[in-house]
Amino acid sequence: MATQPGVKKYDAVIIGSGQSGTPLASALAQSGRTTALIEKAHVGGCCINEGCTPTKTMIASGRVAHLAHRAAEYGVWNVPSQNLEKGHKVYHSKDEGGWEKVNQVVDMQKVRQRKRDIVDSFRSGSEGRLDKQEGLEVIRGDAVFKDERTLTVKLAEGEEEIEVEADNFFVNTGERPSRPNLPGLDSLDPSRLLDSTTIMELDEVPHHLIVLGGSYVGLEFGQLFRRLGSRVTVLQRGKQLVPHEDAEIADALKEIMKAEGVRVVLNTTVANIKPDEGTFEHKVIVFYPDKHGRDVALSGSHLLIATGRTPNTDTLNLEAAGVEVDGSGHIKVDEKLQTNIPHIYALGDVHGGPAFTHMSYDDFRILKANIVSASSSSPPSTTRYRQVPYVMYTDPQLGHIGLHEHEARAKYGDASIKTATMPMAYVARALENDESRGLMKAVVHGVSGQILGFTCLGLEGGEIMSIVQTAMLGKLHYTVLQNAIYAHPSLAESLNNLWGFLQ
Ligand SMILES: Cc1cc2nc3c(=O)[nH]c(=O)nc-3n(C[C@H](O)[C@H](O)[C@H](O)COP(=O)(O)OP(=O)(O)OC[C@H]3O[C@@H](n4cnc5c(N)ncnc54)[C@H](O)[C@@H]3O)c2cc1C
Ligand SMILES: NC(=O)c1ccc[n+]([C@@H]2O[C@H](COP(=O)([O-])OP(=O)(O)OC[C@H]3O[C@@H](n4cnc5c(N)ncnc54)[C@H](O)[C@@H]3O)[C@@H](O)[C@H]2O)c1
Repeated sequence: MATQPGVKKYDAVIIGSGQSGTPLASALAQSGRTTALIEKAHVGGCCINEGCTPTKTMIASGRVAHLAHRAAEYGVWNVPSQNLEKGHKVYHSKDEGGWEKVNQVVDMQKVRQRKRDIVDSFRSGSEGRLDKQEGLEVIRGDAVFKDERTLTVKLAEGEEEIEVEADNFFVNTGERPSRPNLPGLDSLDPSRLLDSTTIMELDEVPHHLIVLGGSYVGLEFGQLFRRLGSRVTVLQRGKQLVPHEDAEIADALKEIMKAEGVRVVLNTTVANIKPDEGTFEHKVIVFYPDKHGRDVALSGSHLLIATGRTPNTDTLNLEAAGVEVDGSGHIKVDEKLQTNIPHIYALGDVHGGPAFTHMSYDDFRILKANIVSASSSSPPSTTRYRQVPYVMYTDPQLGHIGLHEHEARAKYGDASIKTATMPMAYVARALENDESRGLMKAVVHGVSGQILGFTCLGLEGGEIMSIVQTAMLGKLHYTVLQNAIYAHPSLAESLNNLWGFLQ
């Protein structure tokens, strides 16, 4: 039923249907509070619609393309490549023995449709659950604070505006791709200037994708489109890819990218961007000085901006509510996610810090514990000491938990820190799969034996990281993993051997 004009009053209002706001809305409604969830675009927010779900779906297509390319190495496929440009063209046929002969297949429209179907199914599942929730109204519209107790919502359908009042507000409005202030960016043909959302709607494989930014978005998409057949150049501002990682991990990742044909240029400061009036394929020229200070003009067909994300706070009129933001526009919160206005909370990416779905979901856990299931006998739930695992879904994955080596050294001093690194080429299961690129690295407190941090750039690196994360949750001494019995030949059994390299 369409929302009617007028003033509406609720116990709780959630702005933004992100990874914490959506389950929180249901939990608040289930607790008997009259609740509204206001969403201006799609239910489920970034993760389902433009983030994790669509990217990982498309990355699965890239992995199949990659393995199909490598099929002959496993003695499985016959890939006649004459007259076909590697990575681009397609045909299927049956040979006389009934076996299918396959040349590399990339049908971008099919890749995109598969992505759209999965997003649709996740989104409609989420919408269906919300619709069934008693006591919860989903309002489709764009919310702006009028004062600290009132929102104005411009409804998505029609020209109507309504006012919404509530005892508590929960801001879960997330972030959007940021756009660096680079001369010439606005002069590009909009269809050639991509961000993490628009790149997933392409209906053809870019001829030459130039990627600005060498972290999560840049590398997940850079590798994906290389595997789908694009020429790819990643221009990274800093001295290494993934700036927050230890240098040997970043270096290994760079070598993996290069081995797949992704060109990586570090220490790049883009000076200027221009449309290329040349051939059909080349529509973008990026100018930057090389390491000798000479001007380089790089021509590509598309430019992907992957230089970070900006919080969706600038259109909320937070000043009217008196809510404070930091210098980057993120809402300031305390460890219970309360803003400086006590009845207004902020959840997920919008308050800054590690921007991951699971961290946003953990914000839901905190607020549910403190507001919905609050008990005077248990201490409040907070963001303090919580673990921050993450996985970058390059292939191989980069999974990480805890402190990086430089962080551990800064916190505990050099004398207390031991590290162990082991190449994935020492892992039997990875060798059996012929996917032994990368390495794992642990950081340990030398006196207590506690595991402080762990990174795995390797086959199923995210899953291996999660095993170590669980050990860290239980505060296990590293020798417990060293002496554990893991099934052979699993990737997990590499955790018997890693600690032998501690020094
Ligand atoms: C390409 C990409 C891939 C990613 N992959 C991963 C991954 O693999 N793993 C991972 O953990 N994280 C990943 N992330 C990050 C993850 O998507 C985000 O951290 C997560 O979605 C944050 O959720 P959130 O709860 O902060 O809000 P969001 O999911 O960002 O939702 C915010 C919602 O608020 C709505 N909104 C904004 N302003 C208003 C307003 N004024 N009125 C009404 N509604 C409003 C928006 O429309 C949106 O629906 C990825 C991100 C991107 C961009
Ligand atoms: N697998 C995942 O969990 C996943 C995947 C995608 C995105 N995300 C989330 O989305 C966020 C945004 O990702 P992102 O990769 O866009 O941002 P990011 O902030 O993680 O990285 C931006 C990169 O761009 C570089 N950069 C910035 N300005 C530049 C410039 N002018 N020229 C060249 N390089 C420049 C930075 O040095 C950095 O390496 C991530 O931080 C992450 O929280 C997560």
